[in-house]
Amino acid sequence: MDKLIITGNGPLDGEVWASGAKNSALPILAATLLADEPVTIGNLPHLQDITTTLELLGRMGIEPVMGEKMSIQIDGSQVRDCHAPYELVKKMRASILVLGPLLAHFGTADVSLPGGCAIGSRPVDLHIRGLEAMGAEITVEGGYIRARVDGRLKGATIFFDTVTVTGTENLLMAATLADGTTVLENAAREPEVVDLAECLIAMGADIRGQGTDTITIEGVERLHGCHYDVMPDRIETGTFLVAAAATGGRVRVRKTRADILEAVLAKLEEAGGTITTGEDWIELDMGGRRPKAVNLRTAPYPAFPTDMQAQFVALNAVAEGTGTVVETIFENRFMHVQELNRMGAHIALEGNTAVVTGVEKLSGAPVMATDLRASASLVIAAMLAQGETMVDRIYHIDRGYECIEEKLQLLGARIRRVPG
Ligand SMILES: CC(=O)N[C@H]1[C@@H](OP(=O)(O)OP(=O)(O)OC[C@H]2O[C@@H](n3ccc(=O)[nH]c3=O)[C@H](O)[C@@H]2O)O[C@H](CO)[C@@H](O)[C@@H]1O
Ligand SMILES: C=C(OP(=O)(O)O)C(=O)O
Repeated sequence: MDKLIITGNGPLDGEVWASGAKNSALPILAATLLADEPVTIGNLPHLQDITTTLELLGRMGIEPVMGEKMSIQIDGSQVRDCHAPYELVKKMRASILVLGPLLAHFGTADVSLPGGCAIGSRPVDLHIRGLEAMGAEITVEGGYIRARVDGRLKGATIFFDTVTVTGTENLLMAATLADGTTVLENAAREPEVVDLAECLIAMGADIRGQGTDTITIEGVERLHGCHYDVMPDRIETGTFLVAAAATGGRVRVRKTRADILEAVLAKLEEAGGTITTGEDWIELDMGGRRPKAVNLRTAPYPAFPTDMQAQFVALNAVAEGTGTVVETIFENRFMHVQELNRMGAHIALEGNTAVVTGVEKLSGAPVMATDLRASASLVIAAMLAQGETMVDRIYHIDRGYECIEEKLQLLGARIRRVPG
């Protein structure tokens, strides 16, 4: 198992670029299953989750064709087996995203039920209930969701009890090939849902209201091929900016978008960062200052994203003052806290709230990554710490951060990967 060895090296300084968004690329790759012609997806990030998705599509009979500049052509008409096996779903929960497209296009899908994971129980009941409302017959047996529909799915009005990102995406994809109109109420407004909808529209889908909490889809006969470039990763962008703020540095992130990071940028300004933005870049300059602690509460977009919570806990850990961080999306997303405390942080956990009292310095220690963003918070903490930190189980970070050590080295971090 690879490890990262990091030695605190003062403020980060320099330029880096944002890769394509993992959480947009994954549903868009699943969406290619809806078309009966090849679809080319560009700006794909080089990540373990993308490799897992391509393996999953390969098991279904698809032979992806690699193109230039991280693009891949996928021909949904090659599907021979509508099956997502446990050994791949357990590696990547987002495999559930093939359920809606397979059912809508081929009338059948057997997808392993994802279990819980380190950050929470993460059920998929709303995905299943939505597809049932559209006429699917679904049973859960032997750990698999077995879904069938006679003919086409039927348009329906679906109200989500809870805002769910992949739930919205699964039903949005399924509805594109359904008979009639589907209305998704209390839908997720995340930019990645919008990116998926734009890709589906480029494939010939009829969708309105993406980016609002009511999405209306008129089913069409078929979807065709297209070329679509995945949007930049707002969470990767935010992670570099937090690393700059926490180390007192100055970092410009290129090939990104400021308009989808408003809640995060507001908190970084509150922490004392000077933010400037251009058409496709964001710069944070901390001017060597220590950050000020910030209070925050995670909630669905456009509020503060849960995927940035762990990184801000690391920032608060070395900030001036005390910051309160409330996690409202996942019931167990504070696994980084114990590891940060092992590095000398003062963080008290009370239910879904972390009270973080900033300290002047953290100290390097061996720590263990438990999930994707927890890993990012440990890497940030390690860059602030005195001495050496070894971060173990970094396969979590490789799920979501492309070339993490190369990109941080560009900013002056002392970080290296040790094969295990
Ligand atoms: C691949 C991807 O895009 N992952 C993102 C997606 O995960 P994901 O789509 O899995 O997260 P959801 O938005 O579905 O989860 C939100 C909440 O709804 C609950 N829920 C969800 C579905 C359901 O059927 N029943 C139910 O109770 C979940 O347990 C959780 O408490 O959105 C999360 C919230 O922004 C992000 O942290 C993840 O990075
Ligand atoms: C929780 C995340 O991803 P996933 O839903 O793929 O586990 C994340 O990207 O922070």
